[in-house]
Amino acid sequence: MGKRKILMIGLGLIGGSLAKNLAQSDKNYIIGYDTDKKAIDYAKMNGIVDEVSTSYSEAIKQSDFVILGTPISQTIEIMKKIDGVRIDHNVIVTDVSSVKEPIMEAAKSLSNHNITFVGGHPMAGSHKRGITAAKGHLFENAIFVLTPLLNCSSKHLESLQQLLENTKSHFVILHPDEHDEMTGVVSHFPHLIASSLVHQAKKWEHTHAYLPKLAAGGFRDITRIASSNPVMWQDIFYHNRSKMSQLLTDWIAEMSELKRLLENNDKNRIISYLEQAKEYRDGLGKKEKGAIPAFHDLYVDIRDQSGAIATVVQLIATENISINNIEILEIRDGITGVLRLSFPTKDAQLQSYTLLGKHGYELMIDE
Ligand SMILES: NC(=O)C1=CN([C@@H]2O[C@H](COP(=O)(O)OP(=O)(O)OC[C@H]3O[C@@H](n4cnc5c(N)ncnc54)[C@H](O)[C@@H]3O)[C@@H](O)[C@H]2O)C=CC1
Ligand SMILES: O=C(O)C(=O)Cc1ccc(O)cc1
Repeated sequence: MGKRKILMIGLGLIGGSLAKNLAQSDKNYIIGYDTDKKAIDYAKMNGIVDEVSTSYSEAIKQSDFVILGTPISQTIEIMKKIDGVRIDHNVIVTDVSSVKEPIMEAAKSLSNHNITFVGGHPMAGSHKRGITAAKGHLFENAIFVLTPLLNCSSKHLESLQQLLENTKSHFVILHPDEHDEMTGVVSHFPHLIASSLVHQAKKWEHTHAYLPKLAAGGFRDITRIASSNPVMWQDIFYHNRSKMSQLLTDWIAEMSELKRLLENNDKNRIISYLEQAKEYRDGLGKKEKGAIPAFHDLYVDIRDQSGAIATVVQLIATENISINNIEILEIRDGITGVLRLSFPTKDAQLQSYTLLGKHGYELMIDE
């Protein structure tokens, strides 16, 4: 059997990561296209693509799959353009856009019978952009949403899932409207709030020059996502604008109510508001099969001295325990910092707890 020919249009953070992942299999032959010559050169030089193309309309004619790794607005334009290409065999086309309704509306208007469009959204990323930040393992354990059209055959859906199998992500099939509502709540809207919190702090810095020095772990945690790619997020907000607008209306109403509770010192209701939030937040990640993958975290107190993190990681590595994620929560000169280690299983978490405990580390498991 010949290789699967995949045309990757848009070789940025997400397209580049997918291409890197697909390039790991010798069943795949990848053709890359990007309007940015630097991205193309990088992909070719690093063996992320087998071939580069200067015309996606030509390249699609010899492809079995097309993956659109472009920003949402460009993806819609490219979908319209490839619709007009004369193709003599079936091509499965998918995308990676963070908003699905406008993409699936464009998909419904496709008239080319040789194109099967299945919407896609790998739900992992980073605050960086571009192919230089791409990672082949980016989607491991992440949710990969697929939004097929109602008339999509199971055969085509399965071939796409087979193609993406090596990403080791978990496929979830959703209706585009439901997808946009949920990602609106847990991804897009929080992004807007994170940016607005940063703006609030920035304004206060005019009168309190020392303020950034006080920006502790909490502020950093809640505003981490405000460091992401602004052009991409504007595109996401625009394409999910009706849901964003509704979420803003609800948020403003809730903030007004909170303001009232504060001004009236309604102690019990404020405690109960905070308690309910804590309970829900603590429960996130505990469900084995949810939209948010479960992680088993271990917090390790470390001293701010060179090599402290390496020693912890080295100890765990010698026992062959795998770690999903490592995050430094707080570290300042001469003051104890905290390392958050996330493990894929409860066993790995407990094994590491025992191991590091024996070496005298102060540890905490947050249940
Ligand atoms: N960054 C993230 O964390 C995530 C992003 N996404 C989605 O992935 C898509 C891409 O985002 P990133 O990879 O982060 O952006 P990026 O900026 O890293 O990559 C976009 C790439 O598309 C190329 N491009 C732009 N217009 C093009 C055109 N007309 N033809 C060909 N190539 C073109 C750019 O040159 C760039 O290489 C977006 O739709 C975004 O919603 C999905 C999941 C996570
Ligand atoms: O955790 C987040 O929200 C991220 O920053 C990564 C991200 C960004 C955009 C997506 O569509 C999906 C994931």
